[in-house]
Amino acid sequence: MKHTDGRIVEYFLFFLLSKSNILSIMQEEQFDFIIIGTGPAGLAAAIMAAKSNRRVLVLEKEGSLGGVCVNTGTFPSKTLREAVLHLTGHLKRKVFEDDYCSTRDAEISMAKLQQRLHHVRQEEHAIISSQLERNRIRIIRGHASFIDENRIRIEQLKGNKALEVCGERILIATGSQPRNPADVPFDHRVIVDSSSILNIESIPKTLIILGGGVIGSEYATIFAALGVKVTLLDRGDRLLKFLDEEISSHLRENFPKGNIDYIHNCGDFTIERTPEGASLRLSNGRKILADCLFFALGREANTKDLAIENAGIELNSYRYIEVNELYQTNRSHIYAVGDVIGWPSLAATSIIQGRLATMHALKLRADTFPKIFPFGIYTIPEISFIGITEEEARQRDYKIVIGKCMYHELPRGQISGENEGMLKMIVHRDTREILGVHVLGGGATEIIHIAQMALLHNAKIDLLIDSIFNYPTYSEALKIAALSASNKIANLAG
Ligand SMILES: Cc1cc2nc3c(=O)[nH]c(=O)nc-3n(C[C@H](O)[C@H](O)[C@H](O)COP(=O)(O)OP(=O)(O)OC[C@H]3O[C@@H](n4cnc5c(N)ncnc54)[C@H](O)[C@@H]3O)c2cc1C
Ligand SMILES: NC(=O)c1ccc[n+]([C@@H]2O[C@H](COP(=O)([O-])OP(=O)(O)OC[C@H]3O[C@@H](n4cnc5c(N)ncnc54)[C@H](O)[C@@H]3O)[C@@H](O)[C@H]2O)c1
Repeated sequence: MKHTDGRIVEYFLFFLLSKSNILSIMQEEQFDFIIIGTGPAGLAAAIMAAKSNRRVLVLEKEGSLGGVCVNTGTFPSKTLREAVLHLTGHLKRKVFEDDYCSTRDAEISMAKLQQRLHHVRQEEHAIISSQLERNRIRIIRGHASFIDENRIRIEQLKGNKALEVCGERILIATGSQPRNPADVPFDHRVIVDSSSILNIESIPKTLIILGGGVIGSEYATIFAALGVKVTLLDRGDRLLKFLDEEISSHLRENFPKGNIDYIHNCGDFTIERTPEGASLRLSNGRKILADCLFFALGREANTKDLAIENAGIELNSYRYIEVNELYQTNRSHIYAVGDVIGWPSLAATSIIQGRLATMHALKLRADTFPKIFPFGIYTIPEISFIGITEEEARQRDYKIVIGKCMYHELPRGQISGENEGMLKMIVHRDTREILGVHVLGGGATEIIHIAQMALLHNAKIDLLIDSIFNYPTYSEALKIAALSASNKIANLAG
């Protein structure tokens, strides 16, 4: 009797299992292109793919669309910067001395700044949703992981049942997150990273920032403009070491309100949470105390929870996805773009990578990443550059002259009260070709695009000298620097 009962149960289980298998196979949907992630890389890819009338599916694990760019990185940090400049009148102090600031500083609170962040994020979320809708792009909210090299499992949000989907081509655009080493006592209130800094309850009086990379430097200047005493530490020997050296030291000399104590070659450190805030002990015995500590030492790729091994995709030693110049992984139908593949890890470059990978995947075009592109660093003052630095040119033994324009000599700089800026142009002495342009100051991240067009077309300084620029503008700094380079070439010729 027992034996017969067991067989009945077995048959029943078999029936159930095979039925659920049939169901899941029937439910598994087929797509031409599946995109994982809705950061700038994933969104650019999705729109591109939808325009070519393919069956596109986008997967996103977070409740909010837009990735780090919209939610915790680019948008919030740049919104915070603009709000702080607006509320403190930091740049206007050169026009009205300190009057403007002293009356306004008292009104600023973290809550007020967070309100602005919330508003800008919400507006961007609405724009993204409407773009996806207009382009009839299907989106499923849930955590994606690979079952094999074509099938993806989606753990849906809000307890909805898991789904399986199948893609002929797949794009991984899962981005990155702040590195949180286990020996740092993060509580995300006092000891924070680039995401949790946005949620702190009040503006600290003192702030330690560990890491003089782009994130550390941008936030150091934003908080310094707010009147916070910032200690910025880096293990390197100079701030933002990829910058032209003169621009980097010009930034240091113009730190807002002299509120940043920059410590280079900081060596090893230990971090502790104290009853009053945070403490940082350096290996030379120095102890620094502050209300808040911001750990800004790099990011890591979001590759951990993708079950990437099921698709057989290779990672490099830093756990970023390895791709070729067409953004194909070692599985040629699976592409990866944006922060998940590492340098340069910018919203700007992620967008174009998303488009390029999609065009190749959908057999539209096979273009590669542009040879030159600008960097924009939103410190106060802002910085931007394209092409080679003076140091690089000298290392390569190029015959160069340096053309310069100081903002205090520039009509627009004088009128705007923004006179700490400079533009520096690296020019080949014999060919008069522009090899690099480096700008610190008002409009830097905008005017660099004129230089970009010039470099893309191997232009000589004469293009800038002979063109008429609006007057007074920051862009005119390009023309003045070109004239200064031309004068130096003439002097050398004798
Ligand atoms: C503080 C800060 C400031 C910055 N400022 C600038 C700037 O001024 N200019 C600039 O060009 N760049 C800036 N960046 C860099 C820029 O934000 C990133 O390079 C860009 O967001 C990367 O885009 P992405 O699409 O690769 O990834 P992300 O924007 O990180 O988006 C990835 C998306 O994938 C989703 N995802 C991850 N895993 C899964 C999964 N398993 N299933 C489903 N979905 C998943 C995530 O939820 C996320 O929505 C800044 C970054 C930071 C942190
Ligand atoms: N404006 C922009 O385009 C912008 C703004 C913010 C972030 N981003 C992107 O985000 C990425 C991450 O930025 P990030 O600032 O976190 O990283 P990063 O790699 O740029 O900087 C990390 C810094 O920490 C320092 N460092 C590393 N280990 C250290 C240690 N043990 N002790 C002391 N210092 C140490 C490094 O010397 C470096 O200067 C950047 O690569 C950038 O692409 C871009």
